[in-house]
Amino acid sequence: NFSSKRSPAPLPPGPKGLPLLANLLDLPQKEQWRTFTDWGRKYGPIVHMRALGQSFIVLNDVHVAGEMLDKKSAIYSDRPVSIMAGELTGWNETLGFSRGERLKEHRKYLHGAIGTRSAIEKLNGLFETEAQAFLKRILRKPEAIAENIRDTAGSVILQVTYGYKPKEDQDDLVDLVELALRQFTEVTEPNAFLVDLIPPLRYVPSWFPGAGWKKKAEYYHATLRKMADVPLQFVRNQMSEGVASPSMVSSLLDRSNTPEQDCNIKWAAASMFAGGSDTTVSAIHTFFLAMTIYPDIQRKAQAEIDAVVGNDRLPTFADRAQLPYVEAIISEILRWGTVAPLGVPHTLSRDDIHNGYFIPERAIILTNVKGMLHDPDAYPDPWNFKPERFIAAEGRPVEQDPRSCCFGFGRRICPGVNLADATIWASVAMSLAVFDIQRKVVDGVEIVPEPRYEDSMISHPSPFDCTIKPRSAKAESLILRD
Ligand code: HEM
Repeated sequence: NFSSKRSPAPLPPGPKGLPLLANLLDLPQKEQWRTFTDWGRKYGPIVHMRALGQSFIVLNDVHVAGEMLDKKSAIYSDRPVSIMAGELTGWNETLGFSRGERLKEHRKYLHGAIGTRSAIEKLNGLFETEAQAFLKRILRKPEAIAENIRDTAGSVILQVTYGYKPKEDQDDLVDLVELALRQFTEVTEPNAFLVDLIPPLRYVPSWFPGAGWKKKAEYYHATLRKMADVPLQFVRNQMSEGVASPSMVSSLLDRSNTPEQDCNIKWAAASMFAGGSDTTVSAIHTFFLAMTIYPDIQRKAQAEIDAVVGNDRLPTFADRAQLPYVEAIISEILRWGTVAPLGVPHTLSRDDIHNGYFIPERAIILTNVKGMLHDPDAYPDPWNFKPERFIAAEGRPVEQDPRSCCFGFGRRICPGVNLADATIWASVAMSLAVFDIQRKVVDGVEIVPEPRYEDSMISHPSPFDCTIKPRSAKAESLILRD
């Protein structure tokens, strides 16, 4: 909180709202990015709003977001206090919520494991093997795309982090981490829990009538602790038997670690799955949606792969540089499908003045990433899936790489960018090489799915129908080859 006397400059413009509840009633409940885009048109790229004494800053322009969150990242990289998800459910322990020294320590561990090109290149074989396992899963159960994508992304992350290879059909650890993530999604829904708006409610005991949310928090906290403890114990057991596969955790666990370091390793590792599974899943799911809606784009990509790779083998990372159209499809997936429509909120650790506006300390900064990536000035015809945007052609500039905002900003930028990129590339290139993704036909009529997305922090395509078949008998034999 601050008084207007203290403000050395005016607050950015924004909706006025009612005097007593301030802007609480203006705070949209659904698809917030749409309202934020409207505010951007009305008030400009930096919008201020106040609800129950809390300042919110909404950024609608990628350049302005970069000027603030990247260039001044020393002050714009803190996270807002989160009571339900962070404090009561325990997610404060994970990297995404960490602050200060612990944040540095966590990021250092992830950087070592997945942050550099050489670390990722060492894992290329794993990505290729897992992508082929993905093809097998789809061949076996083409109707279960979402589940197959989820199993694949989960398997990649658990192997990289813990050297743990999940069992094919049902795996207790995968079930556990996915349960924790579903609970996380629930507690981070916009305004899901009143306690985040009225913090003193946190002191209400859980037996108190109406305090069911508190029991829920205790139960979810227990799930989260298990999600961090169980795989760590797995690695310790493997190490003591001398059979541990190389992984982020096995390379960090060391007898000379302090208990605090061990605790940081445990939570940094748990953050890998938390940050990396749902996001990658959404992007790969968008690929199947886009290919169902846009068959011509699919054929063009397949022609590129056939010309470079031929039909006698699957594509590998060694082919990547020769496949620019596939590359453009990946950029377009990240733009059109916007995995995290509002990114992850930042807050600033001290007052700032930006472009003549006062930005108060602890204001919650929301980046309207979906709006930025569908701005018709930056991306003409923004709702159409057009990989060509990212390919140089005469008379038309290449449009801005969506990675300028879709992985976040400044010191908080996604530490999993390279892992995400490799997992998505392998799934996309290999699927295009061997499958035709087609529209479902009902009574002789092709059903074209609507590109609709679920409304949550990590946004997934809503369920849609498609048919997936091997392109040829030869393609099928490539999928099944050991
Ligand atoms: C398409 C895939 C992905 C997208 C779109 C994505 C996007 C993001 C975004 C927007 C943020 C917030 C950045 C900010 O606050 O400015 C973030 C943070 C994070 N991501 Fe990703 N991510 C993806 C994949 C991954 C993967 C594969 C991993 C790890 C294995 C990962 C781990 C994390 C972690 C741990 C954070 C928290 C960082 C922090 O708070 O300092 N992400 N990601």
